Amino acid sequence: MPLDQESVARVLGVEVPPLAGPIVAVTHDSRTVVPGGAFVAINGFTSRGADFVPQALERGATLIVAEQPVPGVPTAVVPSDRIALAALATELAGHPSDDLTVYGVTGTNGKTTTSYVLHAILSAAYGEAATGLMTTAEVIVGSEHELAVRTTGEATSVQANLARMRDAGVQHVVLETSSHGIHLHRVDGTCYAAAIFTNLTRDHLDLHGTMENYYRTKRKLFEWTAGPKLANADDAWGARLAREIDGTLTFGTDANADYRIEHERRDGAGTVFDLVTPGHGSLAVRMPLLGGYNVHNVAGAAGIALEMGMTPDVLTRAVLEMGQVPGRFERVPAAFERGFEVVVDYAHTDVGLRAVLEVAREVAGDGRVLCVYGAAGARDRDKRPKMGAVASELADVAIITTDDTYYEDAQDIASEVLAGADPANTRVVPDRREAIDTALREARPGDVVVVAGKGHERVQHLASGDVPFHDATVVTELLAAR
Ligand SMILES: CC(=O)N[C@H]1[C@@H](OP(=O)(O)OP(=O)(O)OC[C@H]2O[C@@H](n3ccc(=O)[nH]c3=O)[C@H](O)[C@@H]2O)O[C@H](CO)[C@@H](O)[C@@H]1O[C@H](C)C(=O)N[C@@H](C)C(=O)N[C@H](CCC(=O)O)C(=O)O
Ligand SMILES: Nc1ncnc2c1ncn2[C@@H]1O[C@H](COP(=O)(O)OP(=O)(O)OP(=O)(O)O)[C@@H](O)[C@H]1O
Repeated sequence: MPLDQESVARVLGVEVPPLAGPIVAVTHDSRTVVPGGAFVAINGFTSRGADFVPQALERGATLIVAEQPVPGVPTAVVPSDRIALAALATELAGHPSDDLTVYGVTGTNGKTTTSYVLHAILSAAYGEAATGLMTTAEVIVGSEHELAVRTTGEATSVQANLARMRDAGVQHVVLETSSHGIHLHRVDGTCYAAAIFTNLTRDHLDLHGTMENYYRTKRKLFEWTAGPKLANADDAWGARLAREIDGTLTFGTDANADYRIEHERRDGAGTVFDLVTPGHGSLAVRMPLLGGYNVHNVAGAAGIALEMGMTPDVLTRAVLEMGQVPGRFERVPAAFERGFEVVVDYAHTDVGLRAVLEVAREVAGDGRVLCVYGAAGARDRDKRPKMGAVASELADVAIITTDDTYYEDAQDIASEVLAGADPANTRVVPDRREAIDTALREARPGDVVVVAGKGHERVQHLASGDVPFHDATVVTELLAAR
């Protein structure tokens, strides 16, 4: 809904220069300004949005919003550029979350998987057409799937997607909510009906500085959510969250958890466990996903679904019938006829890598685990040697390769990973396709090959530029070529 000067001033809470006409759109990126749109010049980590004001004006911006006046240009001066961006985006979209039931999922690991499980339960309860999902892997609106750009997009894309869902008749939305999303005000203006906290482990300290800050950022989601809230009791930060935020229930194996996981066991190609609930007795849950951590992901989603009024029958059926989560312990079918498993997984921290390799070990039984992995450039260097150590500890054959390097040198990153690894079972094969091929050639029946780090992603960000790369497709191509 276009905004006149008075509405813009009300939304921003500051004086607004005269406008040539109503504001029809808002963006933080000068390259996407449309005629009659507002440009919010953000003071970024690497560049200053103010430098792009000339381009924004050239493209037809009729309002400039910034934290400092832009010389020579009438500017709405706001206390926070990112808060202003979210406020305008929410108003222009017509506050879509007011008409939706939004489920927030946060935590360091397990957000995407938990979101997919919850989306499957919501689809079973209310129908596919009435459900939506925004995650790292995909945005789903009813039956339409598209690849996602970010875990939690900018406020403009969060609000636009919510509005698109509302307009398409969606009523229930799962919104994966990253700490970046919270810290950088990408989800301001979003009204959450329920929330899940999976866990908190070391990550993103380049943004948050300390674990305490990281935790407090995630806690905001629970502070905002009036409805049911569920935290992982087996995680010290989750237990603290439950103590600190009134009305928060817990899930986990902990004896005091409100939704208690019991008798977890492997069953054929999947996992079975009992979920002891406060209101529905003990439910036998059977799921196609493998791994103890996925039991937690399913328990969190199931608990919140029950709290939100869904029935045990619907949820147990939905979990039983759910498909693979893209890039999360995703089994590549092309490997089945060779007698070994190839698993593509998004694990890109030492904690994630440990989790996936422990499951791989269990699946391999007497077979071996071969792991192809690497660390991303331009972020959290401390985790590199830790990833090396984990891979050497849990894999029989570890192959360090290139992940997204961004501006860094691939060899330098590999050396830092190798510094924590055991050279006896580790080698470096910088080219990612060649590294995967090496593992596939060495795999024998009964083995499990884990290709970790990029999961669902379809692009490799290298210093020389972006190149298309999708691990599952590459595995399939390499196997077909043999
Ligand atoms: C570290 C981080 O989050 N960075 C975000 C930050 O970038 P920045 O401050 O460096 O932006 P900048 O490059 O300095 O540019 C400043 C401003 O100038 C604008 N600009 C720039 C160029 C131009 O030609 N015209 C123009 O207007 C930019 O749009 C921006 O608004 O602000 C930008 C605009 O809001 C974001 O796009 C950008 O996300 C980058 C792309 C990113 O990679 N973020 C990742 C780390 C992230 O958010 N990840 C989390 C998931 C984490 C997880 O759970 O694993 C996520 O939710 O996806
Ligand atoms: N509950 C969990 N606890 C620990 N590790 C997990 C858990 N769930 C998943 N993992 C591991 O972390 C990886 C990422 O899982 P998932 O994508 O579900 O988490 P995420 O929080 O969405 O991560 P990201 O924000 O980086 O996408 C998985 O591939 C697995 O290796």
